[in-house]
Amino acid sequence: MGARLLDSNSLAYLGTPTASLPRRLRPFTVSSASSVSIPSFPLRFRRSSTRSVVSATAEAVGNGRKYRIVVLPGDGIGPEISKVALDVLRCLGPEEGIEFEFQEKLLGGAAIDAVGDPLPDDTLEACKDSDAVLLAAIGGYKWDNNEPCLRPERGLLGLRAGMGVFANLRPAIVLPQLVDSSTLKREVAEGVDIMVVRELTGGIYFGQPKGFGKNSDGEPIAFNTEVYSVSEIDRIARVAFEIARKRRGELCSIDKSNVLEASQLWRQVVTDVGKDYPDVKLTHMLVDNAAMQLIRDPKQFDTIVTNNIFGDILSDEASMLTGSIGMLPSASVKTSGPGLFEPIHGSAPDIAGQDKANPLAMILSAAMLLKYGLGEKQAAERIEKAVTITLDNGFRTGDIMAPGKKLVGCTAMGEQVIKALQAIERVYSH
Ligand SMILES: NC(=O)c1ccc[n+]([C@@H]2O[C@H](COP(=O)([O-])OP(=O)(O)OC[C@H]3O[C@@H](n4cnc5c(N)ncnc54)[C@H](O)[C@@H]3O)[C@@H](O)[C@H]2O)c1
Ligand SMILES: CC(C)[C@H](C(=O)O)[C@@H](O)C(=O)O
Ligand SMILES: [Mg+2]
Repeated sequence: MGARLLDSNSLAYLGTPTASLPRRLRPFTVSSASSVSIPSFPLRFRRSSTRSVVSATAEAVGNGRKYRIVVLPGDGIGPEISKVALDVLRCLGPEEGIEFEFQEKLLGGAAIDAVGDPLPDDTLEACKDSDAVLLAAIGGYKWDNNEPCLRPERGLLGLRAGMGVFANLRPAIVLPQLVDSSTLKREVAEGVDIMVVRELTGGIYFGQPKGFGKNSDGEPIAFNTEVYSVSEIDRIARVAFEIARKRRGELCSIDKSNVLEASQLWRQVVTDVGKDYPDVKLTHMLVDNAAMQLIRDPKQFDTIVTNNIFGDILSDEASMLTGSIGMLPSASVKTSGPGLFEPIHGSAPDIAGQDKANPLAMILSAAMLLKYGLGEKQAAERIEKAVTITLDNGFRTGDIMAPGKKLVGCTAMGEQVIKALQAIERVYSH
Protein backbone atom coordinates (compact mmCIF):
# COMPACT_ATOMS: atom_id res chain seq x y z
CA MET A 1 0.00 0.00 0.00
CA GLY A 2 1.21 3.47 -0.65
CA ALA A 3 0.69 6.56 -2.70
CA ARG A 4 -0.93 6.77 -6.04
CA LEU A 5 -0.05 9.99 -7.75
CA LEU A 6 -1.76 11.29 -10.86
CA ASP A 7 -2.39 8.24 -12.88
CA SER A 8 -5.18 5.94 -11.89
CA ASN A 9 -3.54 3.24 -13.98
CA SER A 10 -0.34 3.57 -12.02
CA LEU A 11 1.16 0.25 -11.03
CA ALA A 12 2.62 1.59 -7.85
CA TYR A 13 0.08 2.28 -5.23
CA LEU A 14 2.02 4.04 -4.50
CA GLY A 15 3.13 46.47 -6.82
CA THR A 16 5.53 47.91 -8.73
CA PRO A 17 4.22 49.61 -11.90
CA THR A 18 4.46 46.95 -14.57
CA ALA A 19 6.44 49.01 -16.98
CA SER A 20 9.37 49.14 -14.59
CA LEU A 21 9.64 45.38 -14.39
CA PRO A 22 12.02 43.42 -16.57
CA ARG A 23 10.00 42.15 -19.53
CA ARG A 24 9.88 38.52 -18.42
CA LEU A 25 8.57 39.46 -14.97
CA ARG A 26 5.60 41.30 -16.44
CA PRO A 27 2.22 39.62 -16.44
CA PHE A 28 1.72 36.71 -18.72
CA THR A 29 -0.84 37.30 -21.44
CA VAL A 30 -2.54 34.64 -23.45
CA SER A 31 -2.68 35.67 -27.05
CA SER A 32 -4.73 33.21 -29.02
CA ALA A 33 -8.19 32.09 -27.96
CA SER A 34 -9.32 28.51 -27.56
CA SER A 35 -6.61 26.95 -29.70
CA VAL A 36 -5.04 24.76 -27.05
CA SER A 37 -5.61 21.12 -27.72
CA ILE A 38 -5.20 18.95 -24.67
CA PRO A 39 -3.89 15.48 -25.30
CA SER A 40 -5.31 12.66 -23.27
CA PHE A 41 -3.77 12.23 -19.85
CA PRO A 42 -1.14 11.31 -18.87
CA LEU A 43 0.23 14.17 -20.84
CA ARG A 44 3.33 13.70 -22.90
CA PHE A 45 5.28 16.86 -23.12
CA ARG A 46 7.25 18.21 -25.99
CA ARG A 47 10.53 19.98 -25.73
CA SER A 48 10.62 23.40 -27.28
CA SER A 49 10.80 23.74 -31.04
CA THR A 50 13.16 21.17 -32.45
CA ARG A 51 12.45 18.08 -30.39
CA SER A 52 9.19 16.24 -30.33
CA VAL A 53 7.55 14.09 -27.67
CA VAL A 54 9.71 13.90 -24.58
CA SER A 55 9.55 10.20 -24.02
CA ALA A 56 10.81 9.80 -27.56
CA THR A 57 13.38 12.55 -27.39
CA ALA A 58 15.74 11.37 -24.72
CA GLU A 59 19.20 11.12 -26.16
CA ALA A 60 20.29 7.52 -26.43
CA VAL A 61 23.32 6.75 -24.28
CA GLY A 62 24.65 3.22 -24.41
CA ASN A 63 21.60 1.12 -23.69
CA GLY A 64 19.83 3.98 -21.92
CA ARG A 65 18.39 7.47 -22.15
CA LYS A 66 19.84 10.82 -21.20
CA TYR A 67 17.93 13.85 -19.92
CA ARG A 68 18.94 17.40 -19.15
CA ILE A 69 17.39 18.54 -15.89
CA VAL A 70 17.65 22.08 -14.57
CA VAL A 71 17.74 22.12 -10.76
CA LEU A 72 16.70 25.22 -8.82
CA PRO A 73 17.56 24.74 -5.12
CA GLY A 74 16.38 28.27 -4.20
CA ASP A 75 16.29 29.35 -0.59
CA GLY A 76 15.70 28.18 2.99
CA ILE A 77 15.31 24.41 3.12
CA GLY A 78 15.57 24.33 -0.69
CA PRO A 79 19.26 23.34 -0.91
CA GLU A 80 18.81 20.62 1.76
CA ILE A 81 15.85 18.92 0.08
CA SER A 82 17.37 19.38 -3.39
CA LYS A 83 20.50 17.52 -2.39
CA VAL A 84 18.45 14.62 -1.08
CA ALA A 85 16.28 14.46 -4.22
CA LEU A 86 19.32 14.54 -6.50
CA ASP A 87 20.97 11.75 -4.49
CA VAL A 88 17.82 9.69 -5.03
CA LEU A 89 17.82 10.36 -8.78
CA ARG A 90 21.55 9.60 -9.04
CA CYS A 91 20.99 6.29 -7.31
CA LEU A 92 18.03 5.42 -9.50
CA GLY A 93 19.51 6.38 -12.87
CA PRO A 94 21.95 3.55 -13.57
CA GLU A 95 19.45 0.83 -12.61
CA GLU A 96 16.87 2.29 -14.96
CA GLY A 97 19.31 2.97 -17.81
CA ILE A 98 18.81 6.70 -17.36
CA GLU A 99 21.57 9.27 -17.36
CA PHE A 100 20.77 12.66 -15.87
CA GLU A 101 22.67 15.79 -16.69
CA PHE A 102 21.88 18.17 -13.83
CA GLN A 103 22.44 21.86 -14.32
CA GLU A 104 22.03 23.97 -11.20
CA LYS A 105 20.71 27.51 -11.63
CA LEU A 106 19.84 30.47 -9.42
CA LEU A 107 16.28 31.51 -8.56
CA GLY A 108 14.66 33.61 -5.87
CA GLY A 109 16.57 35.07 -2.95
CA ALA A 110 19.78 33.25 -3.85
CA ALA A 111 19.64 34.88 -7.29
CA ILE A 112 18.89 38.32 -5.83
CA ASP A 113 21.94 38.02 -3.59
CA ALA A 114 24.21 36.74 -6.36
CA VAL A 115 23.16 38.83 -9.35
CA GLY A 116 20.46 41.26 -8.18
CA ASP A 117 17.64 39.57 -10.11
CA PRO A 118 15.18 36.93 -8.78
CA LEU A 119 15.01 35.33 -12.23
CA PRO A 120 18.28 35.74 -14.11
CA ASP A 121 18.01 35.47 -17.92
CA ASP A 122 20.23 32.43 -18.06
CA THR A 123 18.04 30.61 -15.54
CA LEU A 124 14.91 31.10 -17.62
CA GLU A 125 16.70 30.22 -20.85
CA ALA A 126 18.18 27.04 -19.34
CA CYS A 127 14.75 26.02 -18.01
CA LYS A 128 13.07 26.56 -21.37
CA ASP A 129 15.79 24.57 -23.09
CA SER A 130 15.76 21.65 -20.63
CA ASP A 131 13.89 18.36 -20.62
CA ALA A 132 12.38 19.23 -17.22
CA VAL A 133 12.91 21.54 -14.26
CA LEU A 134 13.10 20.50 -10.61
CA LEU A 135 12.52 23.36 -8.19
CA ALA A 136 12.75 23.24 -4.39
CA ALA A 137 11.44 26.49 -2.89
CA ILE A 138 12.21 30.19 -2.75
CA GLY A 139 11.73 33.02 -0.29
CA GLY A 140 12.71 34.00 3.22
CA TYR A 141 12.69 36.70 5.86
CA LYS A 142 15.79 38.34 4.43
CA TRP A 143 13.98 39.52 1.31
CA ASP A 144 10.53 40.12 2.82
CA ASN A 145 10.86 43.90 2.79
CA ASN A 146 12.37 44.19 -0.68
CA GLU A 147 10.45 46.19 -3.25
CA PRO A 148 8.02 43.93 -5.16
CA CYS A 149 10.17 43.39 -8.26
CA LEU A 150 13.10 42.32 -6.09
CA ARG A 151 11.23 39.68 -4.13
CA PRO A 152 12.04 35.98 -4.56
CA GLU A 153 8.36 35.24 -5.27
CA ARG A 154 8.52 37.49 -8.33
CA GLY A 155 11.20 35.20 -9.74
CA LEU A 156 8.98 32.16 -9.27
CA LEU A 157 5.99 33.82 -10.93
CA GLY A 158 8.19 34.98 -13.80
CA LEU A 159 9.50 31.45 -14.23
CA ARG A 160 6.02 29.92 -14.33
CA ALA A 161 4.82 32.55 -16.80
CA GLY A 162 8.02 32.40 -18.84
CA MET A 163 7.77 28.63 -19.16
CA GLY A 164 4.03 28.95 -19.85
CA VAL A 165 3.16 26.15 -17.44
CA PHE A 166 -0.49 27.05 -16.95
CA ALA A 167 -1.71 23.82 -15.33
CA ASN A 168 -0.56 23.07 -11.80
CA LEU A 169 -1.46 19.59 -10.61
CA ARG A 170 -1.39 19.14 -6.85
CA PRO A 171 -2.37 15.67 -5.66
CA ALA A 172 -3.40 15.40 -2.01
CA ILE A 173 -3.41 11.75 -1.02
CA VAL A 174 -3.65 10.42 2.51
CA LEU A 175 -1.20 7.54 2.70
CA PRO A 176 -2.31 4.67 4.92
CA GLN A 177 0.94 5.02 6.88
CA LEU A 178 0.17 8.64 7.71
CA VAL A 179 -3.54 8.60 8.48
CA ASP A 180 -2.81 9.29 12.12
CA SER A 181 -0.58 12.25 11.23
CA SER A 182 -3.63 14.02 9.85
CA THR A 183 -5.22 16.50 12.20
CA LEU A 184 -8.59 15.08 11.18
CA LYS A 185 -10.24 11.98 12.62
CA ARG A 186 -9.11 8.70 11.03
CA GLU A 187 -12.52 8.04 9.47
CA VAL A 188 -12.53 11.47 7.84
CA ALA A 189 -8.95 11.38 6.53
CA GLU A 190 -8.57 7.74 5.52
CA GLY A 191 -8.75 7.16 1.78
CA VAL A 192 -8.66 10.83 0.75
CA ASP A 193 -7.38 11.15 -2.83
CA ILE A 194 -7.90 14.57 -4.34
CA MET A 195 -6.33 16.14 -7.40
CA VAL A 196 -6.31 19.92 -7.29
CA VAL A 197 -5.89 21.40 -10.76
CA ARG A 198 -4.81 24.98 -10.19
CA GLU A 199 -4.66 27.57 -12.97
CA LEU A 200 -1.12 28.92 -12.63
CA THR A 201 -0.34 31.71 -15.05
CA GLY A 202 -3.38 34.00 -14.84
CA GLY A 203 -5.81 35.56 -12.40
CA ILE A 204 -4.99 38.04 -9.69
CA TYR A 205 -1.31 37.04 -9.60
CA PHE A 206 -0.79 38.54 -13.04
CA GLY A 207 -3.79 40.81 -13.74
CA GLN A 208 -3.50 44.48 -14.62
CA PRO A 209 -3.81 47.07 -13.29
CA LYS A 210 -1.99 46.51 -10.05
CA GLY A 211 0.18 48.59 -7.82
CA PHE A 212 0.13 51.32 -5.24
CA GLY A 213 -1.55 54.68 -5.50
CA LYS A 214 -3.77 57.16 -3.69
CA ASN A 215 -7.54 57.46 -3.57
CA SER A 216 -9.44 60.69 -4.12
CA ASP A 217 -8.91 61.60 -0.48
CA GLY A 218 -5.16 61.26 -0.93
CA GLU A 219 -5.07 58.12 1.17
CA PRO A 220 -2.56 55.45 0.07
CA ILE A 221 -4.13 52.42 -1.56
CA ALA A 222 -2.92 49.20 -3.16
CA PHE A 223 -4.74 47.18 -5.78
CA ASN A 224 -4.62 43.97 -7.79
CA THR A 225 -6.93 42.73 -10.52
CA GLU A 226 -8.47 39.32 -11.02
CA VAL A 227 -8.71 38.83 -14.77
CA TYR A 228 -9.35 35.71 -16.84
CA SER A 229 -9.96 35.30 -20.55
CA VAL A 230 -12.20 32.63 -22.03
CA SER A 231 -9.18 30.85 -23.54
CA GLU A 232 -7.33 30.72 -20.22
CA ILE A 233 -10.34 29.17 -18.50
CA ASP A 234 -11.08 26.86 -21.41
CA ARG A 235 -7.61 25.31 -21.49
CA ILE A 236 -7.33 24.69 -17.74
CA ALA A 237 -10.87 23.26 -17.70
CA ARG A 238 -9.94 20.81 -20.45
CA VAL A 239 -6.88 19.62 -18.53
CA ALA A 240 -9.06 19.12 -15.46
CA PHE A 241 -11.77 17.22 -17.34
CA GLU A 242 -9.14 14.95 -18.92
CA ILE A 243 -7.72 14.17 -15.50
CA ALA A 244 -11.14 13.67 -13.90
CA ARG A 245 -12.06 11.29 -16.70
CA LYS A 246 -9.13 9.05 -15.68
CA ARG A 247 -10.04 9.20 -12.00
CA ARG A 248 -13.51 8.89 -10.40
CA GLY A 249 -15.05 10.93 -13.20
CA GLU A 250 -16.07 13.79 -10.90
CA LEU A 251 -14.94 17.37 -11.32
CA CYS A 252 -15.75 20.14 -8.85
CA SER A 253 -15.10 23.64 -10.13
CA ILE A 254 -14.51 26.09 -7.29
CA ASP A 255 -15.15 29.81 -7.70
CA LYS A 256 -16.68 32.87 -6.08
CA SER A 257 -19.29 33.54 -8.71
CA ASN A 258 -21.77 34.99 -6.21
CA VAL A 259 -19.50 38.03 -6.00
CA LEU A 260 -16.79 38.15 -8.67
CA GLU A 261 -17.35 38.73 -12.39
CA ALA A 262 -14.17 36.78 -13.18
CA SER A 263 -15.70 33.82 -11.37
CA GLN A 264 -18.97 34.21 -13.28
CA LEU A 265 -17.06 33.86 -16.54
CA TRP A 266 -15.10 30.97 -15.02
CA ARG A 267 -18.29 29.07 -14.15
CA GLN A 268 -19.82 29.73 -17.56
CA VAL A 269 -16.75 28.55 -19.51
CA VAL A 270 -16.22 25.47 -17.34
CA THR A 271 -19.89 24.58 -17.85
CA ASP A 272 -19.51 25.00 -21.62
CA VAL A 273 -16.37 22.86 -21.73
CA GLY A 274 -18.23 20.26 -19.69
CA LYS A 275 -20.53 19.65 -22.65
CA ASP A 276 -17.55 17.99 -24.37
CA TYR A 277 -17.16 15.65 -21.37
CA PRO A 278 -20.60 14.10 -20.76
CA ASP A 279 -18.92 11.19 -18.96
CA VAL A 280 -17.57 13.52 -16.24
CA LYS A 281 -19.93 14.68 -13.49
CA LEU A 282 -19.38 18.42 -13.13
CA THR A 283 -20.38 20.32 -10.00
CA HIS A 284 -19.70 23.89 -8.90
CA MET A 285 -18.96 25.10 -5.40
CA LEU A 286 -18.28 28.51 -3.88
CA VAL A 287 -14.80 28.75 -2.44
CA ASP A 288 -15.82 29.60 1.10
CA ASN A 289 -18.05 26.55 1.26
CA ALA A 290 -15.30 24.46 -0.40
CA ALA A 291 -12.81 25.46 2.31
CA MET A 292 -15.27 24.19 4.87
CA GLN A 293 -16.24 21.02 2.96
CA LEU A 294 -12.57 20.04 2.55
CA ILE A 295 -12.34 19.69 6.31
CA ARG A 296 -15.87 18.38 6.90
CA ASP A 297 -15.88 15.62 4.31
CA PRO A 298 -12.80 15.63 2.05
CA LYS A 299 -13.68 12.30 0.42
CA GLN A 300 -16.55 13.98 -1.45
CA PHE A 301 -13.87 15.52 -3.72
CA ASP A 302 -12.21 13.72 -6.61
CA THR A 303 -10.79 16.33 -9.00
CA ILE A 304 -10.95 20.05 -8.26
CA VAL A 305 -10.36 22.81 -10.77
CA THR A 306 -9.92 26.35 -9.61
CA ASN A 307 -8.19 29.63 -10.27
CA ASN A 308 -4.68 30.64 -9.28
CA ILE A 309 -5.28 32.14 -5.85
CA PHE A 310 -8.03 29.76 -4.68
CA GLY A 311 -5.84 26.85 -5.84
CA ASP A 312 -2.91 28.18 -3.84
CA ILE A 313 -4.93 28.39 -0.66
CA LEU A 314 -7.02 25.24 -1.02
CA SER A 315 -4.00 23.07 -1.85
CA ASP A 316 -2.25 24.14 1.36
CA GLU A 317 -5.48 23.30 3.20
CA ALA A 318 -5.71 19.93 1.43
CA SER A 319 -2.09 19.19 2.35
CA MET A 320 -2.97 19.09 6.03
CA LEU A 321 -5.48 16.32 5.36
CA THR A 322 -2.47 14.22 4.39
CA GLY A 323 -0.50 14.91 7.55
CA SER A 324 1.95 17.57 6.42
CA ILE A 325 2.64 20.07 3.69
CA GLY A 326 6.05 18.39 3.57
CA MET A 327 4.42 15.46 1.74
CA LEU A 328 2.86 17.17 -1.28
CA PRO A 329 4.54 17.29 -4.69
CA SER A 330 3.29 19.14 -7.76
CA ALA A 331 3.67 19.25 -11.51
CA SER A 332 3.22 22.42 -13.55
CA VAL A 333 2.72 21.67 -17.20
CA LYS A 334 1.47 22.88 -20.53
CA THR A 335 0.62 21.03 -23.69
CA SER A 336 4.16 21.10 -25.06
CA GLY A 337 7.56 21.98 -23.67
CA PRO A 338 9.33 21.16 -20.42
CA GLY A 339 7.38 20.99 -17.17
CA LEU A 340 8.23 22.46 -13.77
CA PHE A 341 8.13 20.12 -10.78
CA GLU A 342 8.14 21.40 -7.21
CA PRO A 343 6.79 20.64 -3.75
CA ILE A 344 3.81 22.82 -2.85
CA HIS A 345 5.46 24.01 0.35
CA GLY A 346 7.70 27.01 0.72
CA SER A 347 11.25 27.56 1.90
CA ALA A 348 10.30 26.97 5.55
CA PRO A 349 12.75 29.56 6.89
CA ASP A 350 11.80 28.62 10.47
CA ILE A 351 13.56 25.25 10.10
CA ALA A 352 16.11 26.04 7.37
CA GLY A 353 19.66 24.83 7.94
CA GLN A 354 18.65 22.54 10.81
CA ASP A 355 18.29 19.26 8.90
CA LYS A 356 14.66 19.11 10.01
CA ALA A 357 12.85 19.44 6.68
CA ASN A 358 10.77 16.62 5.30
CA PRO A 359 12.30 15.85 1.88
CA LEU A 360 9.47 13.56 0.73
CA ALA A 361 7.47 16.23 -1.15
CA MET A 362 10.65 17.05 -3.07
CA ILE A 363 11.44 13.39 -3.73
CA LEU A 364 7.86 12.80 -4.90
CA SER A 365 8.16 15.88 -7.12
CA ALA A 366 11.16 14.19 -8.71
CA ALA A 367 8.95 11.14 -9.25
CA MET A 368 6.33 13.34 -10.94
CA LEU A 369 9.08 14.78 -13.11
CA LEU A 370 10.05 11.30 -14.22
CA LYS A 371 6.51 10.15 -14.86
CA TYR A 372 4.85 13.21 -16.32
CA GLY A 373 7.81 15.21 -17.54
CA LEU A 374 9.89 12.46 -19.10
CA GLY A 375 7.50 9.54 -19.54
CA GLU A 376 9.73 7.37 -17.29
CA LYS A 377 6.86 5.69 -15.47
CA GLN A 378 8.70 2.67 -14.10
CA ALA A 379 11.48 4.79 -12.61
CA ALA A 380 8.88 7.08 -11.03
CA GLU A 381 7.07 4.18 -9.49
CA ARG A 382 10.29 2.87 -7.96
CA ILE A 383 10.66 6.16 -6.15
CA GLU A 384 7.04 6.13 -4.98
CA LYS A 385 7.48 2.60 -3.75
CA ALA A 386 10.72 3.49 -1.95
CA VAL A 387 8.91 6.30 -0.15
CA THR A 388 6.15 4.02 1.06
CA ILE A 389 8.67 1.39 2.18
CA THR A 390 10.52 4.07 4.14
CA LEU A 391 7.29 5.05 5.87
CA ASP A 392 6.41 1.39 6.41
CA ASN A 393 9.80 1.02 8.08
CA GLY A 394 8.71 3.66 10.58
CA PHE A 395 10.96 6.59 9.62
CA ARG A 396 9.46 10.04 10.17
CA THR A 397 10.66 13.62 10.05
CA GLY A 398 9.35 15.91 12.79
CA ASP A 399 6.35 17.17 10.84
CA ILE A 400 4.87 13.66 10.51
CA MET A 401 6.28 12.16 13.71
CA ALA A 402 3.95 9.86 15.66
CA PRO A 403 4.31 7.73 18.81
CA GLY A 404 6.44 4.62 18.27
CA LYS A 405 8.04 5.91 15.08
CA LYS A 406 11.72 6.71 14.44
CA LEU A 407 12.49 10.41 14.25
CA VAL A 408 15.02 11.28 11.54
CA GLY A 409 16.30 14.44 9.90
CA CYS A 410 16.17 15.46 6.26
CA THR A 411 19.44 13.77 5.28
CA ALA A 412 18.71 10.52 7.14
CA MET A 413 15.23 10.36 5.60
CA GLY A 414 16.86 10.66 2.18
CA GLU A 415 19.30 7.90 3.07
CA GLN A 416 16.43 5.64 4.08
CA VAL A 417 14.65 6.28 0.79
CA ILE A 418 17.84 5.40 -1.09
CA LYS A 419 18.23 2.25 0.99
CA ALA A 420 14.65 1.28 0.13
CA LEU A 421 15.28 2.10 -3.52
CA GLN A 422 18.30 -0.16 -3.59
CA ALA A 423 16.31 -2.96 -1.96
CA ILE A 424 13.65 -2.64 -4.67
CA GLU A 425 16.35 -2.65 -7.32
CA ARG A 426 17.80 -5.83 -5.93
CA VAL A 427 14.36 -7.45 -6.02
CA TYR A 428 13.85 -6.24 -9.60
CA SER A 429 17.23 -7.43 -10.78
CA HIS A 430 17.16 -10.91 -9.24
N1 LIG B 1 6.93 27.34 -4.28
C1 LIG B 1 7.64 28.07 -3.43
O1 LIG B 1 8.83 28.25 -3.61
C2 LIG B 1 6.96 28.64 -2.23
C3 LIG B 1 5.74 28.15 -1.77
C4 LIG B 1 5.17 28.69 -0.62
C5 LIG B 1 5.84 29.68 0.07
N2 LIG B 1 7.04 30.14 -0.41
C6 LIG B 1 7.82 31.13 0.34
O2 LIG B 1 8.38 30.47 1.46
C7 LIG B 1 8.56 31.41 2.52
C8 LIG B 1 7.95 30.85 3.78
O3 LIG B 1 6.54 30.78 3.61
P1 LIG B 1 5.56 30.12 4.66
O4 LIG B 1 6.23 30.02 5.98
O5 LIG B 1 4.29 30.84 4.56
O6 LIG B 1 5.26 28.66 4.08
P2 LIG B 1 6.16 27.33 4.14
O7 LIG B 1 5.47 26.32 3.32
O8 LIG B 1 7.56 27.63 3.79
O9 LIG B 1 6.11 26.91 5.68
C9 LIG B 1 4.89 26.76 6.39
C10 LIG B 1 5.12 25.83 7.59
O10 LIG B 1 5.28 24.51 7.10
C11 LIG B 1 6.53 23.99 7.48
N3 LIG B 1 7.10 23.25 6.35
C12 LIG B 1 7.08 23.61 5.04
N4 LIG B 1 7.72 22.71 4.30
C13 LIG B 1 8.16 21.76 5.14
C14 LIG B 1 8.89 20.56 4.98
N5 LIG B 1 9.32 20.15 3.77
N6 LIG B 1 9.17 19.83 6.06
C15 LIG B 1 8.75 20.20 7.29
N7 LIG B 1 8.05 21.33 7.51
C16 LIG B 1 7.75 22.09 6.44
C17 LIG B 1 7.40 25.18 7.85
O11 LIG B 1 8.42 24.85 8.75
C18 LIG B 1 6.37 26.17 8.37
O12 LIG B 1 6.14 25.92 9.73
C19 LIG B 1 7.92 32.71 2.05
O13 LIG B 1 8.95 33.54 1.60
C20 LIG B 1 7.03 32.28 0.91
O14 LIG B 1 6.82 33.29 -0.05
C21 LIG B 1 7.61 29.61 -1.52
C1 LIG C 1 5.56 31.65 -3.28
C2 LIG C 1 4.25 31.87 -3.96
C3 LIG C 1 4.44 32.82 -5.10
C4 LIG C 1 3.60 30.56 -4.44
C5 LIG C 1 2.23 30.84 -5.01
O1 LIG C 1 1.45 31.61 -4.42
O2 LIG C 1 1.94 30.28 -6.06
C6 LIG C 1 3.45 29.48 -3.39
O3 LIG C 1 2.59 29.84 -2.37
C7 LIG C 1 3.02 28.19 -4.03
O4 LIG C 1 2.01 27.64 -3.62
O5 LIG C 1 3.73 27.71 -4.92
MG1 LIG D 1 1.22 28.29 -1.86
